[in-house]
Amino acid sequence: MLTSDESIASLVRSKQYDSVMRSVPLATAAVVLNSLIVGGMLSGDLPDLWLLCWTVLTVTLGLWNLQQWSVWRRRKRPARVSSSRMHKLTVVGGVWGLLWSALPALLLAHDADGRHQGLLVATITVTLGVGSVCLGGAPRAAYAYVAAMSLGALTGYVASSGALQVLGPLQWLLYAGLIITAVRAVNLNVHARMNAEVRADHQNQLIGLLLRDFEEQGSDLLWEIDASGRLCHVSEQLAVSLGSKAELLNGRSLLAMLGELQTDLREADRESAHTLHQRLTEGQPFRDVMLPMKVGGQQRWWSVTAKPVVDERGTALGWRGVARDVTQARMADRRLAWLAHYDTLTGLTNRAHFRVLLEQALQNCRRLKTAGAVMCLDLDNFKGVNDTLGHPTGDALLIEVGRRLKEAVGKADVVARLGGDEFAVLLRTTGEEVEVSAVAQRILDALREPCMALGSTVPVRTSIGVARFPQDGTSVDEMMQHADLALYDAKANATGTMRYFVQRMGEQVRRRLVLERDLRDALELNQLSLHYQPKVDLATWRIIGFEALLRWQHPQHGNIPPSEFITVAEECGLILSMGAWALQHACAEAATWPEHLQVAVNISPLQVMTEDLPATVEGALRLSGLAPHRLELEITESVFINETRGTVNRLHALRKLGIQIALDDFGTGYSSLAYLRRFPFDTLKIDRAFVRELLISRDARAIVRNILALAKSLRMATVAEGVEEPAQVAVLSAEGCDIVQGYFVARPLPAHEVLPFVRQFRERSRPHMPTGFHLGSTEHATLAGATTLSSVTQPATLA
Ligand SMILES: Nc1nc2c(ncn2[C@@H]2O[C@@H]3COP(=O)(O)O[C@H]4[C@@H](O)[C@H](n5cnc6c(=O)[nH]c(N)nc65)O[C@@H]4COP(=O)(O)O[C@H]3[C@H]2O)c(=O)[nH]1
Repeated sequence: MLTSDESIASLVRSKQYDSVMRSVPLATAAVVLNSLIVGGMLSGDLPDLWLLCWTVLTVTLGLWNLQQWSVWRRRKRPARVSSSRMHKLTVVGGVWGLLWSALPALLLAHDADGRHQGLLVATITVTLGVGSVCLGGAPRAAYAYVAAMSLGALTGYVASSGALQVLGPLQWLLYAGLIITAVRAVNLNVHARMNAEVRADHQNQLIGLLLRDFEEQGSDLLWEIDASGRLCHVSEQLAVSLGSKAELLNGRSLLAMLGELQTDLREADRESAHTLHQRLTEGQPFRDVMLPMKVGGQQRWWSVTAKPVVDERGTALGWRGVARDVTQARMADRRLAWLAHYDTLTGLTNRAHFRVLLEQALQNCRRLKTAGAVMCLDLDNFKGVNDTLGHPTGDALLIEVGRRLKEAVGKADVVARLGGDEFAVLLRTTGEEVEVSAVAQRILDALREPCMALGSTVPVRTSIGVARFPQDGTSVDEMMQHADLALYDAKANATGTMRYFVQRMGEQVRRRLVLERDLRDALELNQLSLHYQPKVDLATWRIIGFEALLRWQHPQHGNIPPSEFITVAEECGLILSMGAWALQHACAEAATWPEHLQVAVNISPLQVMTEDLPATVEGALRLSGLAPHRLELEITESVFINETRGTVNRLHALRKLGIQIALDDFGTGYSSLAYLRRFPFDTLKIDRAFVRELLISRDARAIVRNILALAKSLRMATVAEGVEEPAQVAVLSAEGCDIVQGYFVARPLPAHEVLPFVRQFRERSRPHMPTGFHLGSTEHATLAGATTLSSVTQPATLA
């Protein structure tokens, strides 16, 4: 690569050398001819030998020059010419000058009669001019030539006589001076131009190398089209990037080629080719025009920048530009934009984008008087699924739910995942109750079937809260809040239902939110306690144990019933710590009771789903020292709704510890009989709803009878809950129930009243059981001689 001034000088010398060599054939021919003419004319006036030698020398030098010329022509021109070669040229110039200077030097002194003066002066003057012109490209050679010739001419003029002796040198000096000045001036010019050319060449090479290097190293590609839009100077890099070869691309129309690369693109993407066409037509420089194309079946994105190339008169010569493959950056941008709008797990609209869409829908509603609705829903059992089956299954469930939701709504509607297990639907085309309800029903139907998530069959339970616009709200926050309130309401009533927002919901939900907040502190602030309700054996009328029931004494709201706060605790996951607390306290309390008394503790389905339940129970027993057979765990049928192999295994593990397991609220749930077969419960608790109806409904009595028979055949003990009247005791006893529990015996007692109650109870005799009980035709119970305790206070006083 050319880098130094010396390199540039050598290129300049090369151009000088070339300019001299180009004139060699003509100049040699002229000189040889000249020397032959002069030789012929002077023959006889000069010694023959001298003349012969001069002519031979001149012709030989001419021939040698020709030979040098032919070598120069045949050889590939040397890019660089050394200064020694230029010296050689100077010497040759000097030798030519000396040869020609010999003529005047010798002849003018000997030409006494002046016969040849005219010819001689004309010849040497012309030869001076011609030689200088031929050597002019290499000024030093020209100077050497002029100097050598001047030596001979001046010597000759001085040795001559007459006017020539004075005027000859003057004339010669004038000519020589003129020639030197002209050669110098021309040469300075030429030299400057050559220098500029060489430097420009040098720079072009350098730029070329840099650009090639730039193309090879970086991601930028250089491209060029001519005035007719055809690609020229296509680099390998550019060709490879276009999936072709440079020789195939050179001369092809850029736009036609892009058209081919864009045929497989979407209409919107193809528009950019049109933009490029427009920019090229406008003739204005442009920057970063985005150009999609498909190369080798892969979507690529190029950012194209270019400016027109014009000549000095402003005529368009074409375009030159840079293209950069920005596919990666574009993909990353798209991904970022996607992430900003969609949920990565389900691919549904995310919360932020949902709010934007809702805002647009509300604006349309105001402008175009349209209507719509927002639905909020979440999965009741999602936390349990995550805790028991693991997060991957939870994720698979969310994906499946998202898919079903999309299927259930219309094309114009938006389904979003707001986070966790919260979903929302935006109906943009209707707010009509009939249509909204139909969509909600389709959603509930779609989610009714259990989902297959990573091999597990997971039942889905959801409720829907709906707020409609314009009537239920005008802002995004208001709409979302109202749909949420409706959802709370739906969940509080029954799972699998939908509720429309109505104004009263606000107050209820606010209370619920306050409860949730305060419940988090309740344990630490010692606001929770356990009350104990006795269970009595019907055969012996002895207390066999107590059921532990949670109580919450709220500082502002007073006594809050478990029916209200247990659901809240389950929803926010607090039930796990509260349940563990209840277990430890109940065990510790029961350990202070007489040995024959059991304690029953309610266990939430969420607790049963957690793997560490057996460890928690074992810990409570160990800490309290309570014998395992004195502990009974009451679980409800809902445990089996999300049943997994783990659930049943856990129950078996608990039984292995020696603990009793009771099935609570039997008869109120789903397919109760199936559950009984799945796990061998020790005790079956008949829900108080049946006991309440016992005296007034034949059906209830028939159900109770069947439950008791079933339990007997499965060798389970039976407990009837909510027994309030002696007549109920009589019937239950007659039907073969083992144990009763209810206000008839006692309301749940604070811990410190348990032992006094037990002592007092022992002293009491079995109550008088009414006889002759039968159901009247109106199904209202009549009980001959029965003491009906309709408003029982504790403890029940029996005659
Ligand atoms: N009308 C009427 N009611 C009677 C009668 N006898 C007892 N009861 C009430 O019936 C409920 C029996 O408890 P449950 O069915 O396990 O139902 C319980 C249980 O499901 C849940 N619960 C209470 N404590 C706990 C606990 O520590 N853990 C869990 N997970 N749940 C609990 O809260 C529910 C309600 O508890 P409580 O309000 O204490 O209500 C208790 C009790 O006070 C009666 O003769 N008539």
